[in-house]
Amino acid sequence: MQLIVENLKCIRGGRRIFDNVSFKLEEGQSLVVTGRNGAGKSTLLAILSGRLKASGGTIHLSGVQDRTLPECLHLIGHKEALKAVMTARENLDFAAEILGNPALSTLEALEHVGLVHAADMPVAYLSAGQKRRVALARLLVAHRPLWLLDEPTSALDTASQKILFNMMNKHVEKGGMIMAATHQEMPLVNLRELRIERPAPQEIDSDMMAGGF
Ligand SMILES: Nc1ncnc2c1ncn2[C@@H]1O[C@H](COP(=O)(O)OP(=O)(O)OP(=O)(O)O)[C@@H](O)[C@H]1O
Repeated sequence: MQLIVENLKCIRGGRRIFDNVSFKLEEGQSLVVTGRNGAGKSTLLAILSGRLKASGGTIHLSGVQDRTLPECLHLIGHKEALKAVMTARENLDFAAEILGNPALSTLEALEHVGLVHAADMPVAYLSAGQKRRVALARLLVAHRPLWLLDEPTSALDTASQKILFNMMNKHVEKGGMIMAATHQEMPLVNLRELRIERPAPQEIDSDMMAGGF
């Protein structure tokens, strides 16, 4: 599998967020997406996941037969996308069912993130870091080659961060691909950086003028 992104552009709410974002990602590689607050890191991941539309540029995926990009990826965003009234186990069972391509069982995945003891607790009763760990366990219940992770370490303590970095490195070593938007250093193998810069102010101004502001 290979992902080639060229000259990707995004306009949101009439404002140009980024322009000319290009990169290539291959099996066994990880890319850390950096940039200032508001630069568009989450927006880029949302576009790749199919949740937002790009305003220009191309996204080309090869080596996946007839699968689409959204079918090849996991997105763990800022919001955990967990149902608060359901238990950790029920949330993961539900994810496993809709994602297909089964990997670890729900309990094995929870064991990986150190949460077996909380398997049958409603997610509403878990701490922020525990909720994040349940969300990250989703990565393990279904095989998907590309992991898109938005601030994956947020709310995690040092021990949980270590578990996450191990999971990420194992995925990459097995030929998986990772894009992680973060403000933090990440000890990952085969890591490259994609820095997103906001367009210069005069470019933003001319875009806004063109949009009728
Ligand atoms: N729903 C929305 N409608 C319009 N503009 C939005 C929306 N959500 C975000 N934006 C704008 O898109 C820009 C990029 O936001 P994004 O969340 O992608 O940045 P980021 O680089 O991930 O920031 P951070 O480091 O703070 O997480 C911001 O200027 C933000 O105001």
